[in-house]
This record gives sequence, structure tokens and C-alpha cells, in this order.
Amino acid sequence: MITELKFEHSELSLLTPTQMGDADRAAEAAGVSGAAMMEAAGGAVAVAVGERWQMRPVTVLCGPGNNGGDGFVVARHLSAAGWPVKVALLGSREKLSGDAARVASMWKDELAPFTPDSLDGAGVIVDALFGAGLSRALDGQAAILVEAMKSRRVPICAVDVPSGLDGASGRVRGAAAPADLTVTFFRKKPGHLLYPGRALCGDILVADIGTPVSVLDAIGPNTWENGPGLWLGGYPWPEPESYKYKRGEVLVLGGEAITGASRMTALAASRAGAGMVTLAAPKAVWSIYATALTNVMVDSFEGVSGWQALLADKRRTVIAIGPGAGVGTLTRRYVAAALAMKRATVLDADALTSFAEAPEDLFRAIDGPCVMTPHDGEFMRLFHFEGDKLERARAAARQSGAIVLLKGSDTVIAAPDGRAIINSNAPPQLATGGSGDVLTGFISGLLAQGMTGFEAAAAGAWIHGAAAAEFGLGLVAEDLQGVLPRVLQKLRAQLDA
Ligand SMILES: NC(=O)C1=CN([C@@H]2O[C@H](COP(=O)(O)OP(=O)(O)OC[C@H]3O[C@@H](n4cnc5c(N)ncnc54)[C@H](OP(=O)(O)O)[C@@H]3O)[C@@H](O)[C@H]2O)[C@@H](O)CC1
Ligand SMILES: [K+]
Repeated sequence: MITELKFEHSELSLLTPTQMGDADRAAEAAGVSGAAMMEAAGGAVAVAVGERWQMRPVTVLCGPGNNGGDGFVVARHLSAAGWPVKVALLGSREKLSGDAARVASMWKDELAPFTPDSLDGAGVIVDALFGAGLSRALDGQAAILVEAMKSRRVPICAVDVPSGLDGASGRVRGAAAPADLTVTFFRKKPGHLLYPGRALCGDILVADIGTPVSVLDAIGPNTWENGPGLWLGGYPWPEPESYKYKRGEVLVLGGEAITGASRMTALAASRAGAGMVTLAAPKAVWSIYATALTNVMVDSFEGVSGWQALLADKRRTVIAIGPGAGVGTLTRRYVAAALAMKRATVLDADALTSFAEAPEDLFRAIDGPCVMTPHDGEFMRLFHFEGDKLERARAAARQSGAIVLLKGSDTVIAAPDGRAIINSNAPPQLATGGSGDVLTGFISGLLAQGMTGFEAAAAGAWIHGAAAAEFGLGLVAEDLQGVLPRVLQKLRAQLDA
């Protein structure tokens, strides 16, 4: 029996800028001074810059808060190491306060005027204008400098986040210059993983600045970056005593007009380790399925009553509907019949679109474990929430009562209780026709083996991305199943190491 994993303290926790402020204050209450954290933060950035680039002239752009304070520490370290350093400050030294004022007073050189000219001759720019304290869109001199950074082909190291990037949402407020390297502190922020933020951060390093992990107790993070660390401990590896029904059976609804999509789902469920997979084939096209499939069983049925008869077999613990199902009343009835069984159900593609005119009917029918896997278009047919991707997926999960996996290059998996995971390992080649059908299969296969919906969705999304990365360029959706064994073997080796 797999128990729900607890991963509040995981290194994969993500903190919003507000939570990071709470973490900083809790660290101070626990005896780690803000000054020490700022020294550690600036020191870590200086080390990262020195490791990435050979010594060259550097311009450090400092903002009026603690992000700028970090910048002064970077400047001091690089200068001490012999780098030619120019510092430009937004505002005046007199307006700085607290730790930032203290580290600024340790910078004895003249400040460069805060104009684009300060970037002349720079071989690298350290962007320390705004971090967690970004409170509005960039304008005036700050926006002018950021635009100047964007237009010069000089590498940029961002302190905490590229200035102008909202760490909570991944959105740009006014302007932000794309960095080659971003050094953040203690834990990543959602904005590092959500687009467009992700594309602006370059490589991301997380530096330890002495924040005690125990500060997470009070914060109780409920957002994570996806990774094996979240679910590998509960992964349903085959065990000596497992027999096929113990590993669950997945029933996949086959479509009438399009037969390839549900076949890929069925094969993927099988590869992901379901003990048995049955494809429910409409009688008219049964022979197509029967010829094409070997390890997947093919059962023919006719109409809603035929489908209900297949559902009646209690060994079929997971039902997957959507790929190639067709949009319309019949699919709605198939979905309703499946949800009435209160078994684990994965709803994708046409199973979702079929409810575009009456999403409430779908939400009302969800009364058991259910995972929905919409892409953006399907999502917008069912849900009408504003906000960033995290907020929208969370709101949708709360409204529908299902685990909502909102697909994309920054797939978000949200649970009705507010927990959310952002997937970050999907390579661009995964955006290919049919890859969603395979994902539905992976998730179904993991559910069949006893994972919870949230974990199956997270693990499914991750192995899906890892399989695409393992295959490389030239990927078509069918290839994903073929490389899955290699991904699983590597995961297993990681666990055994
Ligand atoms: N102990 C700690 O806390 C540690 C924190 N650390 C570091 O501190 C960073 C957070 O520092 P922070 O909270 O001071 O916020 P920060 O990002 O510097 O910006 C606030 C300033 O910017 C201003 N401002 C905002 N938006 C603006 C805009 N659009 N245009 C113009 N001005 C704007 C804002 O003005 P205000 O809104 O008050 O008018 C205020 O003056 C964090 O990212 C990390 O790098 C590390 O050193 C480790 C220890
Ligand atoms: K910054």
C-alpha cells in the first residue's frame, strides 16, 4: 500500500517572494542575521560569476533595496579578486537603509551614474536591481537600464531573479533582461519555472545562505518543482509477490474515428507497469484494434450499456477516456458512466471538450479520484479563471474536485487541497502530436499500481519529459514508450545507489 508522501521540507519546495521574506525573517529570529545572509548571498553570486566567466570588466547594477545590497557584496568580492568593477546605483546612497546601507558604505569607489553608459566596456553585467521586493512595473531609469541591458550582447548574471520578473508568477512587470545565469537563495521561486520567467533566467543556481530548513515548518510550502525526490520513495516497482491483478487493470476507451490515440494510451499504460490493460473497442472498429494490439487486450462493446458492462468488472481499477474519443453526447455519457463507478479516472482531450457547454455537469459527476489533463485550449473550454498558470490550475482543481494537470512546457499539476507541482524537465521536442495520449497512459498505469492521483500525475509528467529528453531530437509520440524502460532503469539505479 502506498501512503501519501509528505514533502514539505523537500529541496524541491518553491517559495513565493512573500514566503521567502517570511523565511528571511524566521531565519533572523533563529539567530542568522540579515547581514550574514546578505554576505552569503553576495558571496555566492561572486563565486558563481567567477566560475562561469573569466576575469573581465563587470558592471554591477544595484537597486534601492536588499537585492541591491547583494549587488554591493558581489562588487566588493569581485573587486577584491582583481576584477575591474563599476557599480551604478538606482537612487542615492543616502536613501539606502539597513543591511544594504551597511554593505554600500563598504564600497569606497565612486559610483557610476545610473545611465546606459555605465554598461560601456562591461564584459559581464550583474543585475541586482530588484528581487523579491519588486512592487510595481519597471519604469523611468530602471526601465531604461533594463532595455539597455537587453540591447547589448553582454552576458548577464541576475541576482535572485532577472529584475522585473515577478518571482511568484513568472510574469514580467514592465521589462526584464534575459540572464545567462540566475543565482537565487535557499529555494527556487515559482517564477523561475513558469514561462515567460523560465526563459529569462538562463541557468539557475540555488545558493545556501544559511537559512535553517526548519523555517519551512511555519511556512508550510505547498508548491514544488517536479522531481523524483517527490515521489520516488513511493514508486510502485514490481515486487517478487506482485501478480498481474495486484498491479491493477486499466480500461481505455477506444475511439471510433481515430484509433491511434487510444492505442498509444493503452500501450503507454502497459509500459508504465499496469498489470493488465484492456482497450474497449467500439464494435464497428474492433478488428482494427484487435489487429494492431498484442499485449493489450481488446474487448468490443456497443453503446453506453455495452460500455457499462465493461465497467462492471471490478478488477478494472483505472479508467482512461479522451484520446480519440470524439466530441459529443456519446462521449459525455461514457464519461458519466465511468465517473459513476467512483474508480480512478483519467480524463483527457475529447472527454474534456465534450463538456465545454456544461462543465458544471462534469464537476458534479466527479466523486472519486480523478485526474484531468487539459492543454490550454481544453482548459479554457472548461474553466474561466484569471491569473497565472499556477493560480488557474489551483482554482480549477478546487472547482472540479479533480487533480488538474495543465499541460505545456511548464506543466502545472494542482490538487483540490491547494498543493501544486511545476514540471520543468519537458524538452521542446515533446510538443508533438500524440504525446498527450502517451501521458494519459503513463498516469493511468501508475494509478493502477496504487499511486495517488497527485503523485501519479507528477511522476507521469516527469517520466514523460525524461523519456523525451532521453530520446532526443526527431521524437514522435510512439517513441516515448520505447525509451521509457531506460528512464525507469535509471530511476531505479538512483534509488538503489
Ligand atoms: N534578509 C533578507 O531579507 C535577505 C534578502 N536578500 C536579497 O534581498 C532581496 C529582497 O530585498 P527587498 O525586500 O529589500 O526587495 P528588493 O527586491 O531589493 O526591492 C525593494 C526595493 O525596490 C523598490 N522597488 C520595487 N519595485 C520597483 C520598481 N518597479 N521600480 C522602482 N523601485 C522599485 C522598492 O521600493 P518601494 O516599493 O518600497 O517603493 C524597494 O526600495 C532578495 O531578492 C535577495 O536578493 C538576500 O540578501 C538574503 C537576505
Ligand atoms: K535582480
